[in-house]
Amino acid sequence: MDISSILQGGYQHPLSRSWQGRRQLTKSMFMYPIFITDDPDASVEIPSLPGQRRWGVNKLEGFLGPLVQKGLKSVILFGVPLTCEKDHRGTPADDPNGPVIQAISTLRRLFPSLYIAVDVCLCEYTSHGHCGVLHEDGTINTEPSVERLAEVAVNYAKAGAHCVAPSDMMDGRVKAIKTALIRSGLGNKCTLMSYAAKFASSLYGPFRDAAGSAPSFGDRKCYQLPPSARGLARRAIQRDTAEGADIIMVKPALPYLDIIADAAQLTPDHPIACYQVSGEFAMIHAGAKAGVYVLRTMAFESVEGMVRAGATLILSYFTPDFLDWLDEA
Ligand SMILES: NCc1[nH]cc(CCC(=O)O)c1CC(=O)O
Ligand SMILES: [Zn+2]
Ligand SMILES: [Zn+2]
Repeated sequence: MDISSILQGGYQHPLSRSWQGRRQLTKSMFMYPIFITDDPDASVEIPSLPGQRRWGVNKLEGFLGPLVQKGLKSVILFGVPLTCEKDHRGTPADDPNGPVIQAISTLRRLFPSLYIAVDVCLCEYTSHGHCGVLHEDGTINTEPSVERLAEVAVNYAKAGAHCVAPSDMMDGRVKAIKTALIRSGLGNKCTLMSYAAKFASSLYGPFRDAAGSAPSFGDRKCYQLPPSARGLARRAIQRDTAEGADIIMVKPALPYLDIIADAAQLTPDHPIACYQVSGEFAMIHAGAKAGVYVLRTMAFESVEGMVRAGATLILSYFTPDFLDWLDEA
């Protein structure tokens, strides 16, 4: 089966069907990022992300049950391995006993209606903390990187992920992942959401704290986009669509509303996601604390801007708040 033949991966689930065309703010537009660690009983505060924690698999029921009751429709999982042995190829990423694979099957069992997306990247699992496999000189080795990422994505899909979301920014990984999903018979069962336009941003700091994924040397500027590079972002959006992405994402969100609008114009027939990243969330909290604005009002203004620019799906740490706020609104 050819990449251009596959449409069903993008609407295999009632929720992914709802993302195929809708504009006003609803609960189903929010996807909640969650950090899963390998101590099954963990519930540990993340100081730089107000209200967010690292969770162990045994705590997921108590943590998410009340949110699902309030209308939580989807989550995106990030693994935070603290005790395992990291290596050059990120072996723990798809360890069947590791936190992510365990969380996928636990959540599928506990919450049959919850849509489970999983971040696909190697930085949380490599000894060097970069998002791909490296050459001896520390530069990215693209071929083995995309091979490994595709293998990890297929293992998440096999474990029951409704959606895999590569955030690594290696060239060619969307095509490699889509092809591998098709070969495994999962092409029409799993959505591929590409972090297509992901910029090298200062706004990832709290996340790197939370996930322990800061690179041990250098930075990510050779694979994440330069903040001023609108042209590269447009090319990446078009490339990833051609390579088989079902959903296009822009990240961060607020400083890149023009890119969201570009995505909506370039690929009007795809759902457009944006990620209100850890630094955006922390910044809105800090501003509210300093008396610059009221938290809730600013949070609404930020996501309304994203929807106005063309986003149909928002990844946000404010998701639990919006489940309350949208009831009150
Ligand atoms: N591939 C790693 C990854 N996946 C999601 C985020 C950021 C999310 C956030 O800041 O909330 C990052 C950070 C990075 O690229 O260093
Ligand atoms: Zn990464
Ligand atoms: Zn990632």
